[in-house]
Amino acid sequence: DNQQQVTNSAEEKGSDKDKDGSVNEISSVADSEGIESAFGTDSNGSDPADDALQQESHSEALTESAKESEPESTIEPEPESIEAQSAEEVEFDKKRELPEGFVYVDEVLEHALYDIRYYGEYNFVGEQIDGYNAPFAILSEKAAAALKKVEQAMEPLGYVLLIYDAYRPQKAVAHFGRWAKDEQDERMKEQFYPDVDKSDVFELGFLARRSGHSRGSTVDLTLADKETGESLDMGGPYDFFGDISAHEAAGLTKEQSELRLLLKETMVAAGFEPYRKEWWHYTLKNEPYPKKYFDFDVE
Ligand SMILES: C[C@@H](N)C(=O)N[C@H](C)C(=O)O
Ligand SMILES: [Zn+2]
Repeated sequence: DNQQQVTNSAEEKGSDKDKDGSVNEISSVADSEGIESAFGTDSNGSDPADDALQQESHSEALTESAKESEPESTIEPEPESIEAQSAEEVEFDKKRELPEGFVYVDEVLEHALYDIRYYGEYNFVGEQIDGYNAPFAILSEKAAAALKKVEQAMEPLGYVLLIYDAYRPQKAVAHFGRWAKDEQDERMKEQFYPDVDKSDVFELGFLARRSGHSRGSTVDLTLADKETGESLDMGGPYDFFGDISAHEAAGLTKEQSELRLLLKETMVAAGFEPYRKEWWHYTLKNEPYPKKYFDFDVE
């Protein structure tokens, strides 16, 4: 299984098959999307806050100018049927022996809730995403241990962590890439990207062609009320591709800003780095696999 990992080294270019014969997704994506020329060959290798941050610098101007002409966005409320579940409520057997250094998050965190959006259909694509065969959150042991500190810090406040995504197989990233190219498919536009053209989501930094999530130490999360399990109001829904998702977005209430800040400061204190454009996205600074992009399935 470990052989399914996709590395970012020279060997990546030499063969498009791993030792067990599984297709090396990143090579195929790189070939078709021109990743190498767009992002280099992971030149520094230590991009702690992932590749979206790299994209951010060159897409900054675009975002800023887009702001002025954008119509006011009407953000669709999330459907009430979306309910986070505790690990005990998830009726799924874990089949996989994870690659060394990875853990199921529910085996480390005690009280977290899970709403693994890419396993279900309520996400910006509108269908189950490749590689998500079960609604589990998987992380590197190091990232999970850091997240436990966040859980512990939130407990006295009456909050629990609600996890939307953690480790993301490279084949899922490739699925996002295919979706972005399919101009006809705008199933979820109203809910997730009403004000942007889906073909721009990579350039705008809302999606990364080589996502930190595939390195296993990036997590998308929010806070929920410990008693009710309801997610707290962060002033914008998860995976909304628009300006309101930036940490310091204009128009947030005092409470929303404070909650974003609480999550950010607690995550940073535990060793994570925030991503300016998405209040929910955090990467462990000292991540254990800064150059590896894995492709084993979530199951
Ligand atoms: C799609 C969103 N949840 C996300 O994780 N975006 C970042 C930029 C990524 O794709 O790594
Ligand atoms: Zn993310």
